[in-house]
Amino acid sequence: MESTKEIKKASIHTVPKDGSELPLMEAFYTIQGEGGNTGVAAYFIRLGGCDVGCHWCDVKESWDAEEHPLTRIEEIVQMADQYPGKTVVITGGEPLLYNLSPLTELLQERGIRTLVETSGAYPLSGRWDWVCLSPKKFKAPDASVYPYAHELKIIIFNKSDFAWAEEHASKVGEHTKLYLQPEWSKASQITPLIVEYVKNNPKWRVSLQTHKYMDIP
Ligand SMILES: C[S@@+](CC[C@H](N)C(=O)[O-])C[C@H]1O[C@@H](n2cnc3c(N)ncnc32)[C@H](O)[C@@H]1O
Ligand SMILES: Nc1nc2[nH]cc(C(=O)O)c2c(=O)[nH]1
Ligand code: SF4
Ligand SMILES: [Mg+2]
Repeated sequence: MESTKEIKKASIHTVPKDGSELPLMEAFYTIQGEGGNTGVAAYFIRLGGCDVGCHWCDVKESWDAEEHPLTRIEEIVQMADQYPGKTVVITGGEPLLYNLSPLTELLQERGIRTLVETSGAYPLSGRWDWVCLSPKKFKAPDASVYPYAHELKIIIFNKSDFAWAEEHASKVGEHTKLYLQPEWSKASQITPLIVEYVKNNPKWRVSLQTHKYMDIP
């Protein structure tokens, strides 16, 4: 990708508030591996910058926005539109650090579906076909985000996280799909606990990081 080779440093403080340029860590066409859209072909747009600080985060390289070049949204949309999937997943880092309205409007104008992966730590911007809210203990979601969640995806790291998951389930709408996903490094111990929990509490579904099992990005 030409743009990421530019030596143009971004910082959270210099990312334009109008959403015309965003710090882009990487973009790749793959299969959505997790949650309610598992199995769907999608172009992933990974934005740099996150201050939530999950100790088990699987993309810590994304955290420092300054390491990722500011990229014009027209360029991002043009790259996404080259693929037949016509679905993008905007992730990070924490995408809601930025004004995502212009990017998502441009994508939808081109007939591309917009999905977001977020901790909800900041209020929602953008036009979304699907919002995956994955709350974190390290920085709680902004209360305004819960009503927009099509999907609540809780990462289970230890047994106490089931009760914590129920607290968040009580805050989303009745149509929000509920998922429990094992933290990757503990998946072999935690997955059997999730299986038993879902059998006993069937409003929940199991979500696995299937891309990691398939060894794809
Ligand atoms: C890397 S995060 C980026 C988006 C946003 N910051 C968030 O946390 O939702 C993308 C998804 O991966 C999940 N995730 C991150 N690290 C994980 C891990 N070690 N095991 C399982 N899921 C993980 C997050 O909960 C989130 O649903
Ligand atoms: N295939 C694939 N599916 C994903 N779903 C959420 C991801 C993310 O890092 O946000 C992710 C990812 O990194 N790869
Ligand atoms: S909020 Fe998301 S990107 Fe940020 S540290 Fe947690 S899992 Fe990683
Ligand atoms: Mg990932």
